[in-house]
Amino acid sequence: MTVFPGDTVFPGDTVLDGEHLHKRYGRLHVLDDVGFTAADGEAIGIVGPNGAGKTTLLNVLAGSVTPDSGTVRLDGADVTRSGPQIRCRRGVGRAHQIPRPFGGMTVLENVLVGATYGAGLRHREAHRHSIEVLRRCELLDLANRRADTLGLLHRKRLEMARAVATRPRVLLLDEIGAGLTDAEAAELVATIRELNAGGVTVVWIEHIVHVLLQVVNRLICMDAGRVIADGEPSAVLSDAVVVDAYLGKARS
Ligand SMILES: Nc1ncnc2c1ncn2[C@@H]1O[C@H](COP(=O)(O)OP(=O)(O)OP(=O)(O)O)[C@@H](O)[C@H]1O
Repeated sequence: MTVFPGDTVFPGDTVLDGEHLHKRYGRLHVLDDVGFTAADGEAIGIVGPNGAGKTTLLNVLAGSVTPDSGTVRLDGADVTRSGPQIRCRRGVGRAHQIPRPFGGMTVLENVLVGATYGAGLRHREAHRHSIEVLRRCELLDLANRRADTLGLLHRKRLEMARAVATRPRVLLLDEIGAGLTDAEAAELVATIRELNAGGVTVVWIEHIVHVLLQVVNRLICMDAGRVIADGEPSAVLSDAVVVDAYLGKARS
């Protein structure tokens, strides 16, 4: 199934899924038969110890890494071999763990790139949309600042704003809260909740579990390239296998 603008997508439909995903780097089996399903409107957290394969899974879902085998589907259509630009145009936005703004461009210009090349908007429409994204991501006051002069919170906000500007139906977030104070993380939480309430499916890797739990209604725990638990957050966090593999080593 391909979803076109104007099509009706019902909450609960599978929007992004992966099946039997494998990825090796040399002898390291980073994804070992991983399955993943995100339904429209869900907010899913991904946790797990360092090196569990979380970012690699996000890369495979975003299209920046091709799995050795397995299938990724967007709205039921096979996109396994489609690159990130194509997936972005079809509704998959992604914010990286280490923000990657165009440093020499202003905050507004950075967001305009997402609006133009990701969402496919032109001229005034791209500008109007970018201003709305900056407002939503609380960056409007900094619209004319060069991106390379921003502090960590604002760089993280800009990383997210650039993804939001592409008009994603699925937003993939990688440790967007890392390095922030609790108060700063709380501001990000408010923005992500608002996006999710507006219908954006959120998939969020985060080590700061208490922050993650303010947003997600489902939690996936990975360890050594496998999904070891997937379900309601409190059930996952009290799962003995998860406690053994992750929570003893969690950073917060
Ligand atoms: N391009 C690559 N080449 C070689 N090894 C890689 C590559 N990308 C990831 N790895 C390795 O794969 C393993 C999983 O990495 P990944 O970043 O997916 O884990 P993670 O669960 O996101 O970890 P963290 O919580 O530390 O970010 C790690 O051992 C990492 O060093």
